[in-house]
Amino acid sequence: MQSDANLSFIEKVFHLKEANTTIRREVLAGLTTFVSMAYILFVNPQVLGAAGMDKGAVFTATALSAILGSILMAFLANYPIAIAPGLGDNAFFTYSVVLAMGIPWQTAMAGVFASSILFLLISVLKLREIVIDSIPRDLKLAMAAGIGLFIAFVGLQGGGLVVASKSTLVEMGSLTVPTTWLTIFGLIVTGLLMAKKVPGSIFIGMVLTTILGLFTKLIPLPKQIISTIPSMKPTFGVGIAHLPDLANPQLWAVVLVFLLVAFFDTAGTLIGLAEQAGFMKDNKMPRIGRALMADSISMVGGAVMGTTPTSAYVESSAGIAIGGRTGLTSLVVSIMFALAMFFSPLLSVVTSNVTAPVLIIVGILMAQAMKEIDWSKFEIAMPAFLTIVGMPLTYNISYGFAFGILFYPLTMWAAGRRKEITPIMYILFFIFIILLYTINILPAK
Ligand SMILES: Nc1nc2[nH]cnc2c(=O)[nH]1
Repeated sequence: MQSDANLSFIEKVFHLKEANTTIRREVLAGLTTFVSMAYILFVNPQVLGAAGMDKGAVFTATALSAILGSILMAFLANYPIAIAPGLGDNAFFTYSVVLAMGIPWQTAMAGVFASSILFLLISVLKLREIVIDSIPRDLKLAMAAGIGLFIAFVGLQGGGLVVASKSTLVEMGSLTVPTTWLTIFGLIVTGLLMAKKVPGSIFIGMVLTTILGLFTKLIPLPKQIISTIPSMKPTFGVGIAHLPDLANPQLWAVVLVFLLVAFFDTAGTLIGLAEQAGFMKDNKMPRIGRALMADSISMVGGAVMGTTPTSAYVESSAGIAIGGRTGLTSLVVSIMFALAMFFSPLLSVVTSNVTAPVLIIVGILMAQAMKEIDWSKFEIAMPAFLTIVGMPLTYNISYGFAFGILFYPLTMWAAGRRKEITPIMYILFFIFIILLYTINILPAK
């Protein structure tokens, strides 16, 4: 009786029959997506820790924002798409905003909070279609691919494979450094698992690399495995408390870039996953507003708790590939994140050599967007190329955006395709000139 009632409740909420799926398949898909993305629990504290944030607090904020986002995605939009803090955003936060621009993490978090409110407004006010359609598809693809290269570059450095050089800026790291071999091991193992399409490859690769590190004593043993959930006190509400810092115009540029990354990453990923799952109708994604709302609400929650913007995760494609079609998949992901919150002591064993292969491989997944860019037209190829290489080579996602947005109207104009340039692209052209001034010229004065 009881289980029948549960069944009809699940059917009523998630419409499994209509989606031609079963509870068993959805649970399996949820577990697959979870193991594909569970690394973020350890990678996010590692990256944001480099910006000076408390790793334990970031761990909890990461889990809670993933739980919130994935539950909202399940119940608001009924999609098998999981949400968690994105690697693109956290890398931009730490390496570009905090370390390169010298902005304290507390102030940068105020920027994340402000952009999350703007994202929420765009989603609620139905401006989203106008915004999504305003940026040309080739540039959106280039943005995703550039973020992929940027993340991979961060991973190559963190893992010791690429180091600084006085004469050539970068060079290959020394193979005599023992910890670099952990990165190489992780990269080979994870790469082989990915190529064999093993579900949860990234997670398994991370576990095997950590075990090798523990055996070889390159990674110290953890004191315990399970513990109570770390407090969020060091990060909770800090972004809100620092909102007055936003008076600094340099931060407006940061807010805009967070907004662009968060919005276009999620919108692009949602559409890509919807195409994979066969959800698209007349080239549009049904309920995209609800899906964006799920992400923007969890982004607001994450910014309050102490983590960088959440994003619809590309790794959801693993669960979709094995048949996940409804929000039940996302609900399973959030339940798994809730259980994982008790494993925070493992934070100490997941070192930068363990996370480096993850960054490189997620970079590869994101760089796949490049294949759909129309390289045959120079007026497209130039802004797209500059967007892609601009991000890793300037070590800053916003410069990549700027190069693409500044060159696109110029080359399209010269190619006689000015009718295709949307008014918003002209507005962004001027905004990005101001942005370059505020993040590059102004600080140097
Ligand atoms: N779409 C997307 N998926 C991710 N998976 C891990 N990080 C990211 C990210 O930044 N964006």
